[in-house]
Amino acid sequence: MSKFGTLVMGPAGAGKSTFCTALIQHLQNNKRPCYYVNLDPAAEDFSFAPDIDIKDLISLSDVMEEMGLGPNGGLIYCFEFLLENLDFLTEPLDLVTEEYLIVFDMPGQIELYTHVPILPKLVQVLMGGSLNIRMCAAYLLESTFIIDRPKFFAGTLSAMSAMMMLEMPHINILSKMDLVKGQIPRRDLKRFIDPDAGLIDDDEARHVEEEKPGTSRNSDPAAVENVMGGSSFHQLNKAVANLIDDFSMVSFLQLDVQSEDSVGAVLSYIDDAIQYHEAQEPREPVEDEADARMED
Ligand SMILES: Nc1nc2c(ncn2[C@@H]2O[C@H](COP(=O)(O)OP(=O)(O)OP(=O)(O)O)[C@@H](O)[C@H]2O)c(=O)[nH]1
Ligand SMILES: [Mg+2]
Repeated sequence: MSKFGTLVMGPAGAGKSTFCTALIQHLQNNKRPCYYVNLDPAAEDFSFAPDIDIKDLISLSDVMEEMGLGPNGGLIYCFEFLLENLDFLTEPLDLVTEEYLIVFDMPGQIELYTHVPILPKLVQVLMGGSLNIRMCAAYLLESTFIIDRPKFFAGTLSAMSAMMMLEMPHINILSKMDLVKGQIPRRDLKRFIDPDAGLIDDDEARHVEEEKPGTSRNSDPAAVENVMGGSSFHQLNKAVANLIDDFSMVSFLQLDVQSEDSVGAVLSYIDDAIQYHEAQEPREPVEDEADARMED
């Protein structure tokens, strides 16, 4: 028997928990069972009560208080503790059947997705061994990042970092599309959906136009010697953007959580990546109440 799940990841405040709520609601509306796992040891309020909540094992506030750690060190401690107590996760998940989509809501600390090898270990446990969950990572990046192009490419790099570290089916999502729709022409938006390195050149041209004499970031010669600035930054940004563009490594789906269609479209990519529908047994139609009455 297979199991199916999605790991909802991304930077702090990207809209992960809101997406999980919208996804669960959408699954319920479509009569699909869902199993909700909260792995954020700092999360407090939930629209749907989690079936598994890491806070029942360990909470970030307790760790910070008792161990004297800060929020980031505390989070790493919580995940190390989870890895030492995997039964907490594996025992209930073992009972979940193949009709369910298991939704994992992750914390937003970026170090989890960049350089700490905790997530790959967790993913190995979930996808391998007896659990054998078919998983798709859903990496959210806030769409407002597109206003600041170097920041957008930096965010795209963080998505790539997660992709490379986890080596699992992966979709990238631009969340909170309601905040940018109407603010940016559709043609321009396309250049962010499939990131186009030319965005950096256009951005540089815009900066040059806006920069008034004497206000240049390079106008202080001492600063130029010590700090990387102006054209050096541009070259670096351009090289990174070209790398992403040339290898077509990242593209984004658009998400507007208020729209049922938008959530449904993202879900269809997740289903496709984990081959959810292929594994489902044909279901008998539920007996119509009216038919049942007629037979009486
Ligand atoms: N306008 C708009 N706001 C959103 C959307 N999704 C989330 N938000 C808001 O963004 C904030 C953060 O949303 P969360 O869902 O808590 O984000 P998160 O990624 O789970 O945050 P952390 O778990 O703290 O990393 C909240 O104030 C949400 O109301 C969206 O699609 N549109
Ligand atoms: Mg959250």
